[in-house]
Amino acid sequence: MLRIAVPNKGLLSDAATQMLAEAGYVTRRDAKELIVFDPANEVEFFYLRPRDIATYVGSGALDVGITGRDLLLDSGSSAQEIVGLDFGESTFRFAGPRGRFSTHRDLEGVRVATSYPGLVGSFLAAEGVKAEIVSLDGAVESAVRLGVADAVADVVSTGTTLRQQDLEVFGPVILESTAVLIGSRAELPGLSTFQRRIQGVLVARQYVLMDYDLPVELVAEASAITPGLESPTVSPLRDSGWVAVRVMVPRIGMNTIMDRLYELGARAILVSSIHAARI
Ligand SMILES: Nc1ncnc2c1ncn2[C@@H]1O[C@H](COP(=O)(O)OP(=O)(O)OP(=O)(O)O)[C@@H](O)[C@H]1O
Ligand SMILES: O=P(O)(O)OC[C@H]1O[C@H](OP(=O)(O)OP(=O)(O)O)[C@H](O)[C@@H]1O
Ligand SMILES: [Mg+2]
Repeated sequence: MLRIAVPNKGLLSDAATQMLAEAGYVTRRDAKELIVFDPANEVEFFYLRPRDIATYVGSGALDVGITGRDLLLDSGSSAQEIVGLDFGESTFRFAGPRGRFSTHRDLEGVRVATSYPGLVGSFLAAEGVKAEIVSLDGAVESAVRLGVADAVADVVSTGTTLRQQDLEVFGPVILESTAVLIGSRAELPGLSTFQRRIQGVLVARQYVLMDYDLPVELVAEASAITPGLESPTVSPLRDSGWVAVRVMVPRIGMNTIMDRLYELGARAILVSSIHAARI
């Protein structure tokens, strides 16, 4: 029985639950449910705070989990990233009053507020910058105005929160984060099936199925435009001068691919969504 940690609240929670549902697993019926048993798939889901998930997985109490890369690194847990999940993207940055700081080296000797003290501490240590870290639970952007810190280090998404507090980012990007699947031990019963299912959801979201008809002499040129994952399926049509091609293409850029195929001579170019996949 694979034991899986899932965010119970916050930004990653809905997207993680949605991904599990698309992978064919039982998900919780209401937000108060903390443990969900899925006997048919031989997995058990533990809905936990995203910040705690790396700790549970790193300690071996749970086998795998979904959390943010920033939360994993901040925790100092020994859990390892298995695969990025394409949601919960954010950037982790330093910010301070306009014009006050230009590089992270200017943080020497000043107070930096953050709710990610592990992540910020190891970044500054690696850079040889000695700053005082002020550890807060959230809303860290207010720390400068309220005088408990000179700068902040926090998740930046749209930048609205920083602008509202008259703060600007400075210094290097500390981390590009995304939701990740994490694990501790390499070989576990059921882990490869779970990973394949998650991978299947990612593929179904990232790729579409493209069908088109093509004069037979253009197959090589069209295959260069749509090489597919292994190789395109090319089937004969009743008119022997034409073939039908079926191939997976990345969802992003599919319209450019359709334009190029049409210009090459392909016709009846159709795109369909993939509902599920095992690659
Ligand atoms: N706009 C955003 N604000 C905060 N976190 C974000 C944002 N976009 C993506 N994330 C990611 O979501 C994760 C944080 O989720 P979490 O639920 O802990 O945050 P939260 O909503 O701030 O929760 P809380 O404030 O209750 O601690 C991190 O991995 C973070 O990178
Ligand atoms: O760049 P933005 O789009 O403005 O988003 C970033 C802000 O959103 C998050 O705060 P959240 O709402 O999670 O509150 P918190 O600070 O209490 O965690 C994050 O901690 C930043 O404060
Ligand atoms: Mg937050």
